[in-house]
Amino acid sequence: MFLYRHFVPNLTIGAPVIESLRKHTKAYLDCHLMVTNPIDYVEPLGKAGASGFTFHVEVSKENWQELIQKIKLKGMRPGVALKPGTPIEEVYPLINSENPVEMVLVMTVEPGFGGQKFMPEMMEKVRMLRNKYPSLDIEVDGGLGPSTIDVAASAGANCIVAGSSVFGAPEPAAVISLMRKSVLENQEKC
Ligand SMILES: O=C(CO)[C@@H](O)[C@H](O)COP(=O)(O)O
Repeated sequence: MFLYRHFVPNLTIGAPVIESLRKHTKAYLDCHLMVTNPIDYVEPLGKAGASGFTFHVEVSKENWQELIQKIKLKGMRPGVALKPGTPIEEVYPLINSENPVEMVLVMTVEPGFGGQKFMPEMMEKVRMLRNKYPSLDIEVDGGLGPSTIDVAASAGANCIVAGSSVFGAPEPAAVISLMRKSVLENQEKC
């Protein structure tokens, strides 16, 4: 997870942290850039060893084709995120493109802070995406945990970002297992 302060008021993880993590893990490092100038971060994050690079559709209306191309050239998987107020139709051109994004992140809270309440009304966006693109990776972020995972997974989400519910749990691994099980069970039903 990678946040910056151009789009939201806080600053957390940057390329040096990704570089340090990469020395210790082969795990998928999924970077969500809440920034107004994502293109400036493609080079440093690619070099640092990021796996996924997700930018916001709201700030990339003009240069998304160039951005996707650069992300792929640096060996990362491109993804696009959208805020709760942004219509799902805005990401369709980026999926239908000859050089498409490989993941869509539907924000289920206003971006910026952990610990917010899950917005179930965002599931309509997830359902619309899943119906239109059966094999697309669809990520959800915000308020995900044992009480909301089934709603998200049954709508079609298969990549789950969870902060408070995992880090605040007495047994984080059990919460991760429960959420993974829900995603897998719902995928089997499709
Ligand atoms: O940072 C954000 C939103 O920008 C959070 O949504 C976290 O990415 C997840 O935190 P929880 O909602 O799971 O506490």
